[in-house]
Amino acid sequence: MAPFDSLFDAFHGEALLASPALVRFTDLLGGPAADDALARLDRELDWQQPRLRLYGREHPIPRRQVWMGDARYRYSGRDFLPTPWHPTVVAIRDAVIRRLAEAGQAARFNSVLLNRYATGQERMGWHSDDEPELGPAPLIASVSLGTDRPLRFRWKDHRAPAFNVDQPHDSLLLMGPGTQAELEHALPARRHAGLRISLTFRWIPPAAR
Ligand SMILES: O=C(O)CCC(=O)C(=O)O
Ligand SMILES: [Fe+2]
Repeated sequence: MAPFDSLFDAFHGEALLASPALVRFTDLLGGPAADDALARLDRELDWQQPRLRLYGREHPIPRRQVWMGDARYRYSGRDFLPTPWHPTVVAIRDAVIRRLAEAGQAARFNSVLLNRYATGQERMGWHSDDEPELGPAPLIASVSLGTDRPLRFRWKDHRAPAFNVDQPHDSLLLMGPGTQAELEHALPARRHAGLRISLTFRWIPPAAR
């Protein structure tokens, strides 16, 4: 996979960070298709709320999720068996691959975590997607549908202040190689927020499965 060697221009996405590359693309699917994808995923997926162990106690995660794709996945110390690909998710995956190809970035994805936030109280805590099975410098593509909820980033070495990235309906945020090693991200609670679904596409090398 070719590394990012230059910033994208406006047509190719909006560069939020140069190194590591953090790039946002808008209008991924196009109005009605994005609205339809949100409604279908909300309705047709079997959304799960697993309990995870944190500091010795079990809590249900404060959102719902579905693991999908070809690769078994380990997350917060638990093994997840993926759900088979849903046609809407395949269409979104292929739109991501097309958009990245237009921007000069070859990418492939065999696994996706879908997150569903019903209200502003539902959220995701600070983490990096740095599980060993993702490899040393993963490229993660995150698609947002529904309410715009900012993703908050902070540098692990505190070299610069934390910052928010808006994630409008039908946008794609590309977290390039190095993002997981150098930064953490979180989806903080918001006082007022409606339904949001995100899809974070990943590649898990077959050797790790
Ligand atoms: O919902 C979001 O925007 C964040 C999702 C995320 O960080 C993840 O799936 O690892
Ligand atoms: Fe993440």
